[in-house]
Amino acid sequence: MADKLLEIKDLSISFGEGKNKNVAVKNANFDIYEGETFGLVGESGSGKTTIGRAILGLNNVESGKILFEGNQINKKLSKQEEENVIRNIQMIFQDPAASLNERATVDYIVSEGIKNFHLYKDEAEREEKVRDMIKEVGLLPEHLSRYPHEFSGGQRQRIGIARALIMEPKLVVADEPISALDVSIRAQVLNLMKKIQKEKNLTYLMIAHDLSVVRFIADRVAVIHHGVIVEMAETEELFNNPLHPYTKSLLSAVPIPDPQMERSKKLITYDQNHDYENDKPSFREITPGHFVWCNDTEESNLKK
Ligand SMILES: Nc1ncnc2c1ncn2[C@@H]1O[C@H](COP(=O)(O)OP(=O)(O)OP(=O)(O)O)[C@@H](O)[C@H]1O
Repeated sequence: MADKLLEIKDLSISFGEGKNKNVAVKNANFDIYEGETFGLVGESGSGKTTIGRAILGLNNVESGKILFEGNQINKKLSKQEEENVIRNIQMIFQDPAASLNERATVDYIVSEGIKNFHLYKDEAEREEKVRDMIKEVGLLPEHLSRYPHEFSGGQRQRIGIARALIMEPKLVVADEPISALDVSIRAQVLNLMKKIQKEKNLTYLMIAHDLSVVRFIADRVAVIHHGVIVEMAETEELFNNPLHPYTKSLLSAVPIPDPQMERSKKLITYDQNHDYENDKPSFREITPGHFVWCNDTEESNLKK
Protein backbone atom coordinates (compact mmCIF):
# COMPACT_ATOMS: atom_id res chain seq x y z
CA MET A 1 0.00 0.00 0.00
CA ALA A 2 1.20 3.51 -0.81
CA ASP A 3 2.16 5.90 1.97
CA LYS A 4 -0.33 8.30 3.48
CA LEU A 5 0.28 11.74 2.04
CA LEU A 6 -2.51 13.57 3.85
CA GLU A 7 -4.33 12.63 7.04
CA ILE A 8 -7.47 14.34 8.28
CA LYS A 9 -8.16 13.50 11.90
CA ASP A 10 -11.37 14.46 13.72
CA LEU A 11 -11.50 17.73 11.82
CA SER A 12 -14.19 20.20 12.88
CA ILE A 13 -14.64 23.69 11.48
CA SER A 14 -17.27 26.26 12.46
CA PHE A 15 -18.10 29.76 11.40
CA GLY A 16 -19.72 32.34 13.67
CA GLU A 17 -20.33 32.08 17.39
CA GLY A 18 -23.10 31.38 19.90
CA LYS A 19 -26.55 31.33 18.35
CA ASN A 20 -25.04 32.08 14.94
CA LYS A 21 -22.57 29.22 15.06
CA ASN A 22 -22.61 27.17 11.89
CA VAL A 23 -20.85 23.82 12.06
CA ALA A 24 -19.48 23.52 8.53
CA VAL A 25 -17.42 20.36 9.11
CA LYS A 26 -17.95 17.88 11.94
CA ASN A 27 -15.40 15.23 12.96
CA ALA A 28 -14.14 14.47 9.46
CA ASN A 29 -11.69 11.58 9.14
CA PHE A 30 -9.95 10.38 6.01
CA ASP A 31 -6.50 9.68 4.61
CA ILE A 32 -5.24 10.29 1.10
CA TYR A 33 -2.55 7.95 -0.21
CA GLU A 34 0.30 8.93 -2.49
CA GLY A 35 -0.65 8.76 -6.16
CA GLU A 36 -4.38 8.30 -5.68
CA THR A 37 -7.33 10.48 -6.55
CA PHE A 38 -9.61 10.95 -3.59
CA GLY A 39 -13.06 12.28 -4.43
CA LEU A 40 -15.02 14.39 -1.95
CA VAL A 41 -18.60 14.67 -3.07
CA GLY A 42 -21.67 16.39 -1.67
CA GLU A 43 -24.28 19.01 -2.39
CA SER A 44 -23.67 22.73 -2.36
CA GLY A 45 -23.03 23.94 1.19
CA SER A 46 -22.07 20.50 2.51
CA GLY A 47 -18.57 21.57 3.57
CA LYS A 48 -16.37 20.37 0.69
CA THR A 49 -14.66 23.65 -0.03
CA THR A 50 -14.27 24.35 3.69
CA ILE A 51 -12.19 21.16 4.02
CA GLY A 52 -10.16 21.99 0.89
CA ARG A 53 -9.42 25.49 2.14
CA ALA A 54 -8.44 24.19 5.58
CA ILE A 55 -5.86 21.90 3.96
CA LEU A 56 -4.39 24.94 2.23
CA GLY A 57 -4.35 26.79 5.55
CA LEU A 58 -7.01 29.23 4.39
CA ASN A 59 -9.62 28.29 7.02
CA ASN A 60 -9.18 28.14 10.75
CA VAL A 61 -9.69 24.72 12.22
CA GLU A 62 -11.80 24.46 15.39
CA SER A 63 -10.43 21.07 16.42
CA GLY A 64 -8.65 18.11 14.91
CA LYS A 65 -5.50 17.66 12.91
CA ILE A 66 -4.34 17.89 9.34
CA LEU A 67 -1.11 15.98 8.68
CA PHE A 68 0.93 16.24 5.50
CA GLU A 69 3.66 13.62 5.09
CA GLY A 70 3.15 12.78 8.76
CA ASN A 71 3.62 16.36 10.03
CA GLN A 72 0.81 18.44 11.47
CA ILE A 73 0.25 21.50 9.29
CA ASN A 74 -2.70 23.17 11.02
CA LYS A 75 -0.54 24.85 13.65
CA LYS A 76 2.00 27.64 13.74
CA LEU A 77 4.63 26.62 11.21
CA SER A 78 8.21 27.76 10.84
CA LYS A 79 8.95 29.73 7.67
CA GLN A 80 10.58 26.68 6.13
CA GLU A 81 7.67 24.39 7.01
CA GLU A 82 5.22 26.91 5.62
CA GLU A 83 7.16 27.13 2.36
CA ASN A 84 7.19 23.37 2.12
CA VAL A 85 3.40 23.26 2.48
CA ILE A 86 2.78 26.04 -0.04
CA ARG A 87 5.03 24.42 -2.62
CA ASN A 88 3.69 20.93 -2.17
CA ILE A 89 -0.03 21.56 -1.82
CA GLN A 90 -1.52 23.50 -4.69
CA MET A 91 -5.12 24.29 -5.56
CA ILE A 92 -7.02 24.39 -8.80
CA PHE A 93 -10.10 26.58 -8.49
CA GLN A 94 -13.61 26.21 -9.77
CA ASP A 95 -13.90 29.37 -11.76
CA PRO A 96 -10.88 30.05 -13.94
CA ALA A 97 -12.32 33.44 -14.91
CA ALA A 98 -12.35 34.64 -11.31
CA SER A 99 -9.12 33.02 -10.14
CA LEU A 100 -6.74 34.46 -12.74
CA ASN A 101 -5.41 38.00 -12.52
CA GLU A 102 -6.93 39.64 -15.58
CA ARG A 103 -4.25 42.30 -15.75
CA ALA A 104 -1.33 39.90 -15.84
CA THR A 105 0.02 37.99 -18.82
CA VAL A 106 -0.09 34.22 -18.83
CA ASP A 107 3.69 34.23 -18.47
CA TYR A 108 3.41 36.28 -15.27
CA ILE A 109 0.56 34.19 -13.87
CA VAL A 110 2.27 30.85 -14.48
CA SER A 111 5.65 32.13 -13.21
CA GLU A 112 4.45 33.78 -10.02
CA GLY A 113 4.86 30.77 -7.72
CA ILE A 114 8.31 29.79 -8.93
CA LYS A 115 9.40 33.44 -8.68
CA ASN A 116 8.26 33.67 -5.08
CA PHE A 117 10.27 30.60 -4.16
CA HIS A 118 13.23 31.17 -6.54
CA LEU A 119 12.76 27.78 -8.14
CA TYR A 120 15.08 28.44 -11.09
CA LYS A 121 18.68 29.51 -11.43
CA ASP A 122 18.37 32.13 -14.15
CA GLU A 123 15.93 33.77 -16.53
CA ALA A 124 16.63 31.21 -19.26
CA GLU A 125 15.64 28.39 -16.96
CA ARG A 126 12.48 30.20 -15.85
CA GLU A 127 11.44 30.70 -19.47
CA GLU A 128 12.10 27.08 -20.25
CA LYS A 129 10.08 25.87 -17.26
CA VAL A 130 7.13 28.08 -18.17
CA ARG A 131 7.26 27.06 -21.83
CA ASP A 132 7.39 23.37 -20.98
CA MET A 133 4.51 23.71 -18.54
CA ILE A 134 2.30 25.63 -20.95
CA LYS A 135 2.88 22.99 -23.62
CA GLU A 136 2.16 20.24 -21.14
CA VAL A 137 -1.34 21.63 -20.54
CA GLY A 138 -1.99 21.83 -24.27
CA LEU A 139 -1.38 25.55 -24.86
CA LEU A 140 1.26 27.19 -27.03
CA PRO A 141 4.37 29.23 -26.09
CA GLU A 142 2.96 32.20 -28.03
CA HIS A 143 0.04 32.25 -25.60
CA LEU A 144 2.39 33.37 -22.83
CA SER A 145 2.28 37.04 -23.81
CA ARG A 146 -1.54 37.13 -23.83
CA TYR A 147 -4.05 37.98 -21.10
CA PRO A 148 -6.67 35.65 -19.55
CA HIS A 149 -9.64 37.34 -21.26
CA GLU A 150 -8.22 36.31 -24.63
CA PHE A 151 -8.87 32.64 -23.82
CA SER A 152 -11.88 30.35 -23.65
CA GLY A 153 -13.02 28.91 -20.30
CA GLY A 154 -11.31 25.60 -20.96
CA GLN A 155 -8.06 27.31 -21.92
CA ARG A 156 -8.23 29.48 -18.81
CA GLN A 157 -8.59 26.37 -16.68
CA ARG A 158 -5.49 24.98 -18.42
CA ILE A 159 -3.66 28.15 -17.35
CA GLY A 160 -4.90 27.55 -13.78
CA ILE A 161 -3.61 23.98 -13.95
CA ALA A 162 -0.23 25.15 -15.29
CA ARG A 163 0.03 27.72 -12.50
CA ALA A 164 -0.52 25.01 -9.88
CA LEU A 165 1.62 22.29 -11.45
CA ILE A 166 4.69 24.39 -12.22
CA MET A 167 5.34 24.28 -8.47
CA GLU A 168 5.76 20.50 -8.78
CA PRO A 169 3.36 19.90 -5.89
CA LYS A 170 2.74 16.50 -4.37
CA LEU A 171 -0.92 17.14 -3.62
CA VAL A 172 -3.38 19.06 -5.76
CA VAL A 173 -6.70 20.13 -4.27
CA ALA A 174 -9.01 20.54 -7.27
CA ASP A 175 -12.19 22.33 -6.19
CA GLU A 176 -14.85 21.65 -8.83
CA PRO A 177 -12.28 22.19 -11.59
CA ILE A 178 -14.67 21.57 -14.46
CA SER A 179 -18.07 22.65 -13.19
CA ALA A 180 -17.73 26.18 -14.59
CA LEU A 181 -16.69 24.85 -18.00
CA ASP A 182 -18.73 24.14 -21.06
CA VAL A 183 -19.98 20.54 -21.01
CA SER A 184 -18.23 19.80 -24.32
CA ILE A 185 -14.76 20.43 -22.92
CA ARG A 186 -15.13 18.99 -19.41
CA ALA A 187 -13.84 15.55 -20.40
CA GLN A 188 -10.79 17.10 -22.07
CA VAL A 189 -9.79 18.87 -18.88
CA LEU A 190 -10.37 15.77 -16.73
CA ASN A 191 -8.36 13.66 -19.18
CA LEU A 192 -5.56 16.20 -19.07
CA MET A 193 -5.54 16.05 -15.27
CA LYS A 194 -5.42 12.24 -15.42
CA LYS A 195 -2.58 12.24 -17.93
CA ILE A 196 -0.46 14.68 -15.92
CA GLN A 197 -1.18 12.73 -12.74
CA LYS A 198 0.26 9.57 -14.28
CA GLU A 199 3.34 11.35 -15.60
CA LYS A 200 4.11 13.10 -12.33
CA ASN A 201 2.70 10.63 -9.79
CA LEU A 202 0.48 13.40 -8.43
CA THR A 203 -2.09 12.96 -5.70
CA TYR A 204 -5.46 14.64 -6.15
CA LEU A 205 -8.20 15.66 -3.80
CA MET A 206 -11.06 16.12 -6.24
CA ILE A 207 -13.96 18.13 -4.85
CA ALA A 208 -17.19 17.77 -6.81
CA HIS A 209 -20.94 17.76 -6.56
CA ASP A 210 -21.27 15.71 -9.72
CA LEU A 211 -21.06 11.98 -9.10
CA SER A 212 -20.18 11.13 -12.68
CA VAL A 213 -17.03 13.25 -12.33
CA VAL A 214 -15.82 11.42 -9.23
CA ARG A 215 -16.72 8.04 -10.71
CA PHE A 216 -14.62 8.86 -13.75
CA ILE A 217 -11.57 10.13 -11.91
CA ALA A 218 -11.49 8.98 -8.28
CA ASP A 219 -10.01 5.82 -6.77
CA ARG A 220 -11.86 6.33 -3.49
CA VAL A 221 -14.77 8.55 -2.62
CA ALA A 222 -16.08 10.20 0.53
CA VAL A 223 -19.64 11.50 0.63
CA ILE A 224 -20.25 14.57 2.78
CA HIS A 225 -23.64 15.74 3.99
CA HIS A 226 -24.21 18.77 6.24
CA GLY A 227 -20.54 18.73 7.21
CA VAL A 228 -20.43 15.04 8.13
CA ILE A 229 -18.68 12.43 6.02
CA VAL A 230 -21.44 9.84 5.96
CA GLU A 231 -19.72 7.22 3.81
CA MET A 232 -16.34 6.42 2.28
CA ALA A 233 -15.24 3.51 0.09
CA GLU A 234 -13.39 2.59 -3.07
CA THR A 235 -15.22 4.18 -5.99
CA GLU A 236 -16.79 1.07 -7.52
CA GLU A 237 -17.71 -0.32 -4.09
CA LEU A 238 -19.46 2.94 -3.23
CA PHE A 239 -21.36 3.04 -6.51
CA ASN A 240 -22.29 -0.66 -6.46
CA ASN A 241 -23.00 -1.03 -2.77
CA PRO A 242 -23.94 2.29 -1.17
CA LEU A 243 -24.91 1.85 2.49
CA HIS A 244 -25.91 5.26 3.78
CA PRO A 245 -29.34 6.55 2.74
CA TYR A 246 -27.87 9.88 1.76
CA THR A 247 -25.43 8.21 -0.62
CA LYS A 248 -28.29 6.18 -2.03
CA SER A 249 -30.37 9.25 -2.56
CA LEU A 250 -27.45 10.90 -4.37
CA LEU A 251 -26.95 7.85 -6.56
CA SER A 252 -30.53 7.32 -7.44
CA ALA A 253 -33.47 9.67 -7.71
CA VAL A 254 -35.74 6.66 -7.20
CA PRO A 255 -34.95 4.78 -3.99
CA ILE A 256 -34.42 1.06 -4.42
CA PRO A 257 -36.54 -0.89 -1.90
CA ASP A 258 -34.12 -3.63 -1.00
CA PRO A 259 -33.61 -5.03 2.50
CA GLN A 260 -30.40 -3.11 2.94
CA MET A 261 -32.18 0.11 2.06
CA GLU A 262 -34.74 -0.66 4.76
CA ARG A 263 -31.96 -1.24 7.29
CA SER A 264 -30.00 1.83 6.38
CA LYS A 265 -33.05 4.10 6.38
CA LYS A 266 -32.58 4.55 10.08
CA LEU A 267 -28.97 5.68 9.77
CA ILE A 268 -28.26 9.04 11.24
CA THR A 269 -27.61 12.12 9.25
CA TYR A 270 -25.84 14.76 11.24
CA ASP A 271 -28.24 17.22 12.75
CA GLN A 272 -27.05 20.15 14.84
CA ASN A 273 -29.95 19.71 17.27
CA HIS A 274 -29.51 16.01 17.83
CA ASP A 275 -28.31 14.73 21.20
CA TYR A 276 -25.18 12.87 20.21
CA GLU A 277 -24.11 12.31 23.80
CA ASN A 278 -26.59 9.45 24.02
CA ASP A 279 -26.40 8.29 20.46
CA LYS A 280 -22.67 8.27 19.82
CA PRO A 281 -22.51 7.82 16.09
CA SER A 282 -19.10 7.87 14.47
CA PHE A 283 -17.38 6.85 11.28
CA ARG A 284 -17.15 3.04 11.37
CA GLU A 285 -15.63 0.41 9.07
CA ILE A 286 -18.39 -1.97 7.96
CA THR A 287 -16.39 -4.03 5.46
CA PRO A 288 -12.66 -3.50 4.78
CA GLY A 289 -12.20 0.04 3.50
CA HIS A 290 -15.93 0.83 3.52
CA PHE A 291 -16.86 3.31 6.26
CA VAL A 292 -20.26 4.63 7.33
CA TRP A 293 -21.32 7.25 9.87
CA CYS A 294 -23.50 5.25 12.28
CA ASN A 295 -24.03 4.20 15.90
CA ASP A 296 -23.63 0.78 17.58
CA THR A 297 -27.03 -0.62 16.62
CA GLU A 298 -26.75 0.58 13.06
CA GLU A 299 -23.27 -0.82 12.78
CA SER A 300 -24.36 -4.28 13.87
CA ASN A 301 -27.39 -4.13 11.52
CA LEU A 302 -25.21 -3.22 8.58
CA LYS A 303 -22.79 -6.01 9.38
CA LYS A 304 -25.54 -8.68 9.50
N1 LIG B 1 -16.04 32.16 5.30
C1 LIG B 1 -17.21 31.68 5.74
N2 LIG B 1 -17.94 32.34 6.65
C2 LIG B 1 -19.12 31.86 7.10
N3 LIG B 1 -19.66 30.71 6.69
C3 LIG B 1 -18.99 29.99 5.78
C4 LIG B 1 -17.73 30.43 5.24
N4 LIG B 1 -17.30 29.52 4.34
C5 LIG B 1 -18.23 28.54 4.32
N5 LIG B 1 -19.25 28.82 5.17
C6 LIG B 1 -20.42 27.96 5.43
O1 LIG B 1 -19.97 26.64 5.64
C7 LIG B 1 -20.86 25.71 5.02
C8 LIG B 1 -20.10 24.84 4.05
O2 LIG B 1 -19.71 25.62 2.92
P1 LIG B 1 -18.76 25.09 1.77
O3 LIG B 1 -18.43 26.24 0.88
O4 LIG B 1 -17.64 24.35 2.35
O5 LIG B 1 -19.70 24.09 0.99
P2 LIG B 1 -19.46 23.35 -0.38
O6 LIG B 1 -19.89 21.95 -0.16
O7 LIG B 1 -18.07 23.55 -0.85
O8 LIG B 1 -20.48 24.06 -1.33
P3 LIG B 1 -20.28 24.70 -2.79
O9 LIG B 1 -20.20 23.53 -3.71
O10 LIG B 1 -21.51 25.53 -2.97
O11 LIG B 1 -19.01 25.50 -2.74
C9 LIG B 1 -21.97 26.52 4.41
O12 LIG B 1 -23.03 26.55 5.32
C10 LIG B 1 -21.36 27.88 4.23
O13 LIG B 1 -22.34 28.88 4.26
